[in-house]
Amino acid sequence: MTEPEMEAEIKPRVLIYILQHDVRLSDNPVFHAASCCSNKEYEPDTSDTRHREDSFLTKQNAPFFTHFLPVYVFPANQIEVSGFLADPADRSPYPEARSRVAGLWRTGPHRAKFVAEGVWDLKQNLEDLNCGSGLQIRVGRIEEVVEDMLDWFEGGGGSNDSRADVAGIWMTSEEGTEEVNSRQRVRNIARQRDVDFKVWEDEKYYIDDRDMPIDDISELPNIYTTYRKSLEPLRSRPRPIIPTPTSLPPLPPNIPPQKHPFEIPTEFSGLLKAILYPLNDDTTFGLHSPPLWPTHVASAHPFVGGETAAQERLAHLISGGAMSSYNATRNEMLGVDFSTKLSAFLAQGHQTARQIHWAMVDFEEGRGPGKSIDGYGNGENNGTAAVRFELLWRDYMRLCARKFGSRMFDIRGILPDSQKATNWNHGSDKPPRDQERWPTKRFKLLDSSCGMGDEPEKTREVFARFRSGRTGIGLIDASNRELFLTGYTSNRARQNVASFLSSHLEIDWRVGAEWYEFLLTDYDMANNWGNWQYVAGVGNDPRQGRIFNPVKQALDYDSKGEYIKAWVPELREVQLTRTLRSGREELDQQKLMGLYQAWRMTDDEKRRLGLIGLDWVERPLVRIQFSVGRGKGHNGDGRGRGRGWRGNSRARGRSFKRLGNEERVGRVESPGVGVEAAY
Ligand SMILES: Cc1cc2nc3c(=O)[nH]c(=O)nc-3n(C[C@H](O)[C@H](O)[C@H](O)COP(=O)(O)OP(=O)(O)OC[C@H]3O[C@@H](n4cnc5c(N)ncnc54)[C@H](O)[C@@H]3O)c2cc1C
Repeated sequence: MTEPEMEAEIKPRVLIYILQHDVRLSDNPVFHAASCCSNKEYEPDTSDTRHREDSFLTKQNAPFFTHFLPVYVFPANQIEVSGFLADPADRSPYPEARSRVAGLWRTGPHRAKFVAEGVWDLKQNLEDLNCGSGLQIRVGRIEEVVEDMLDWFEGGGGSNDSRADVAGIWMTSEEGTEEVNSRQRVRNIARQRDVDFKVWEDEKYYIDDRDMPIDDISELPNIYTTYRKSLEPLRSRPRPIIPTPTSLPPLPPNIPPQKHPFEIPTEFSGLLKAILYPLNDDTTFGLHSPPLWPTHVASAHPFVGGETAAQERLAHLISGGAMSSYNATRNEMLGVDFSTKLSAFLAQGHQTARQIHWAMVDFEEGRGPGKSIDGYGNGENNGTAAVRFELLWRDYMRLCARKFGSRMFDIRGILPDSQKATNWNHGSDKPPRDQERWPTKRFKLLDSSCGMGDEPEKTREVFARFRSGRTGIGLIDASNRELFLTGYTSNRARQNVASFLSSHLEIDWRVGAEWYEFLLTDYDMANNWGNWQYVAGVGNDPRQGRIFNPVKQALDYDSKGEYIKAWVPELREVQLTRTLRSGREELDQQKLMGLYQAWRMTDDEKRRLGLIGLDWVERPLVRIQFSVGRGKGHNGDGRGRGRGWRGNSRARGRSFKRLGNEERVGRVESPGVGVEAAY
């Protein structure tokens, strides 16, 4: 028996694993390492080349431990934890978990529930291993939880029998500035206490950090396409997945309790109640007219959180054919299967991108489910290739967060003004000449004037109408109502909404990002802030200045108005077809335009539908001049052939170019597209 082993006969040696966005047992290097290091009979399996054995500590250099303590902490700065107070009369020692600019809750009800479900799912999966493992749930700040645990184990919580040595603390690396700071504080605590500390690579991404084509993050190209091209063919890139542990070292015999004044419920229903309690206090979230659930419409994201649900969803996508048809359906907006809906699982680390990749490989190579689906066994298809393309976007946004740090949250965007024109990566990705001197955009602020004659009070009013889904632009309102009610809205809709807030309304894009942070089930720091910057024209979009025209976009992607009618029920009775003398039915373009912007309806129609007097009908935030006719615009993406684009260039002295789905402002001084601001 070695010396530490003899000591452990007397005192347990505990390895603490702090979980954040890595809440899964499968394909998790940390659980895998804990399982291997403690298994005396363990021999690496080299026969299956899809399984990797190079990411965990060998027994030789792992700290010796007898007990393994996985801990999930609900971080008090990101999720409101006052619902966990043991005595509701007590006060939480933490400030409310609200956003910096707009003061919104940072985590709303959709994600709070999803996160709680995921944590509980992992707890059950660990307990089901029947080896004495489990998951401890805590609330507070991670570093405080760690420090309390170290104190408690050292002092045995007042009893000699409960004392234990902490053999090490393990965490997974994260990119968020808050997470980086918190990790640094834990590292310092570990150093002061002479406790082993290890940060594991976050392996939930498509391409492993160790296989990146750059040595230093400063070399990351500022343009996604450049990055992608350096990695093609994408299908050959992901590493094999890591085996799922079947056994883990047990939890320590005595575990430090949650620190006062909080208490952790022992049942899932209690956990859910605690996490939702403060959010349920005002379910209007400060809106005078919050969106209400329309009848006969279902959420596009009806999923519960957790690794179990994530694997079921993935299996469904493969066996039902949605993965293979993804490229054709990904721009749709209604229904559950038009896109994968895997983003929320990925964000919480319930699933890894390479698990998705390898499930697609099985299909492509004719293994496992999906036999009846076209393309089974025929290699990569358009759908699976497009999913890989998108998963790499996700990797890329995360790397941008690493490269740009806190600039992700800067109103001016990630690139300093001085670099906007020059910092682009070489070669064909250079921005076109006419954009080389792109000026800094100005945005209206909620709390002060931005110096362009704006009034903050008005801006706040406009922002409230935006959030309520009452702007008067059908596509934008449908999306914001859907988001409010379900926690999800499609990528197409998100692009339009972000462009609308930042370019049509010219409002500080960060409050939009905070609005999304509050509501999105799939919120992910890098993806959210990176995409908002990109669309707002302050990020790394090589074609800066793109502005989405939400009327044209509706025409292209909601041509029968089904999405708008689903989420804006006031417009359901708009009759879009008329019968010709020949008996043939034809889409009434005038009515369609009224659906896309209700102000364009005739007074008779408004009266018939009971819309007279509604702010978003009578006083839309903007009026977009757009008509359907026999125009001579380019046919950028094969859609919208023959539609004329008439920018109301006189409204603000602008001229427009058509660019497929988006319009770029011809001149840079005044962003906007054929828009009359009506506020
Ligand atoms: C303004 C704005 C905010 C966004 N905020 C988030 C966010 O907080 N969290 C988030 O995960 N995604 C975000 N996205 C990206 C994208 O909209 C979602 O990932 C996608 O809609 C999720 O649905 P899905 O899983 O069905 O995606 P699919 O279309 O099925 O795509 C497959 C996966 O690829 C990744 N992906 C797809 N599109 C993008 C993209 N544009 N950027 C990065 N990754 C992508 C996602 O992980 C997604 O799950 C945002 C996009 C915009 C325009």
